[in-house]
Amino acid sequence: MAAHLMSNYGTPALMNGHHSVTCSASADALEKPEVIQGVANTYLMNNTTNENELMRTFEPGPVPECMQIGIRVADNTRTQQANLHKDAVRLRKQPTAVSEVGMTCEAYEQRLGSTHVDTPSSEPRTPQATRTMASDMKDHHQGNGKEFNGILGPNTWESVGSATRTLKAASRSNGTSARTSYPSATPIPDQERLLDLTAEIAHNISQSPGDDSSRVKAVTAALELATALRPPGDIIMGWFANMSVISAVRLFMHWGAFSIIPPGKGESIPYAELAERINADEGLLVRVAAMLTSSHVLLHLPTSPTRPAPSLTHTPTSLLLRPGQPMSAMFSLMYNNVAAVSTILPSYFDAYGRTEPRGRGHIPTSCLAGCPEEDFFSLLKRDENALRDFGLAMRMTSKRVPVTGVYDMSRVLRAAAGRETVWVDIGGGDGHTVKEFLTVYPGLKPEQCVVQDLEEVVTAARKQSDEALKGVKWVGMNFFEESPVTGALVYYLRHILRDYSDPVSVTILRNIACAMTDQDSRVLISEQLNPDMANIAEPLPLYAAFKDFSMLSIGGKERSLEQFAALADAAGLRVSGVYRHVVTAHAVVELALK
Ligand SMILES: C[S@@+](CC[C@H](N)C(=O)[O-])C[C@H]1O[C@@H](n2cnc3c(N)ncnc32)[C@H](O)[C@@H]1O
Repeated sequence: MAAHLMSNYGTPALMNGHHSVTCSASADALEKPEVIQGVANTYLMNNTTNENELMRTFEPGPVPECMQIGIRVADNTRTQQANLHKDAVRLRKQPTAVSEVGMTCEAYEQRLGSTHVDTPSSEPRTPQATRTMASDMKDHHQGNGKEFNGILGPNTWESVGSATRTLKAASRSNGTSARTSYPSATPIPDQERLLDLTAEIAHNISQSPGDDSSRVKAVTAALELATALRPPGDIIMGWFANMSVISAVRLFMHWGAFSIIPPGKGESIPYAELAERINADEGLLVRVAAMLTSSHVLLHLPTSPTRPAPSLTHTPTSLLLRPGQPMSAMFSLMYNNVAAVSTILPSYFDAYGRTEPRGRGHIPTSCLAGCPEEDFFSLLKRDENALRDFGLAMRMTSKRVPVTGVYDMSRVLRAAAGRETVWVDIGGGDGHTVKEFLTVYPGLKPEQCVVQDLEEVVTAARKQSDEALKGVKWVGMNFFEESPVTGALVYYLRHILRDYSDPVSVTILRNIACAMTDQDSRVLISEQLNPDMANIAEPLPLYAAFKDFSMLSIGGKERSLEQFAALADAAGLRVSGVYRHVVTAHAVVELALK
């Protein structure tokens, strides 16, 4: 099996885990479409990091033998290179299809009507044209944001196995069948809508240049306009362009080209010089760079009176792809876990059956790495650099998903007095979430808090000796085994269950349930809460769907309340409360002993 599925793409890794940005959960924190859409903001925030902190990019495996032969016989004459260069320059002058990477978080923000607090205004934003993911989901689970409202039941979902939800046949036709039609020819866009969108774009562009909200509105309308104007074939062609952009970015990262192009304003590098510095033929470099300039990742500068040779310069987008940038680390994670994994997904499901991964091992990522038995974190642990890169990428994503301000802590704080162990953060990493709880809620004492994680993670975290965490207990453990701390008031799981399949998640919850000694004790699952697919009329926004799909590679999934409730039930627990964030789709699902 391993040999069958193995492919050489380097150490896989996955995006996950975020924190920060708070906004009080109001009683009316709704699971509106906008709320789910807001989660998209989490991932593509353009944080930067210390430039000196070089990030290792994931190395591909050795060149397959057949390709090595190709390399030996290749005849890269200067003439060929010159022709390629000429072709590339000529092609660059022609209008090119704009890349259509479909991720505009900003559109979500706008729809949320939120003024985003975490993006520093100096941060560059990609100018890239993208496809809108905006769609209005109608989630019927608009509770009051606090109480679990008893929506579960045989009428709304079916249980398959311990915790799998399938759509009811009736629900499948809910909304989607009426909505979906497949045009056989170029659709004729609604003229009136197109003109409205055009006016909306013009209006928003005419607003003050510093007005982020208008900019986002203009982008949202422009995306809708572009989608409406494109014939279906063009949409598919756009995917091909995207694939090539991704390949070209990967090559430039691997060659170290993004860090060689000077980052200063007005600075550039001639193609010939860059080719020499990365030890590549200029003809090859020109072709790869053409993909990046066509998609506005880099900027091509032609020869001019002050510039003796055609050159390349950075854009705000390419600056984020330099080594050490969190977005660059995130690119590697996504490349390894979405792009690279996609090459084995068909054979993976042929080999294992067309079913969700069920275990910790035998997941697409571990099969790709040639170690099918391993789980994602054990693969990550093998490679210190990969582990560090994972942390770097997580730092970026952690800015937009709230830690505090979602769950109502008043009951915990009341019950905390006199209790030895109040807060156990399971898989708490370096303790950053405990730190935030301690800062925001002084009633919580460090001595009452425990951070649990894998032995090596705890050892590394202890070394950081963060003053704010003084007094906190650190416990190395394995959440697949009996919990080492019993009788705590709260067992906190932030971004843990999403990494695992239903049966594996049930094991984690069951181990916690065994450690809960009284009825006051609670499990808090702090994660994205998806709407129940059986009850929404529109598809998930593209970003939310993509997040869940990318978790498939490591055997994890994003879940709805119904799915969490099914997990809880299988573990001897029940949902006792749901606390939704007002801006994002993040929530805290509270569980108690049955
Ligand atoms: C996605 S991170 C979440 C970290 C943190 N809770 C947060 O929200 O930022 C998952 C965490 O689970 C830890 N972990 C993975 N497998 C574990 C295991 N078997 N036992 C304990 N911790 C584990 C990882 O080391 C990592 O810190």
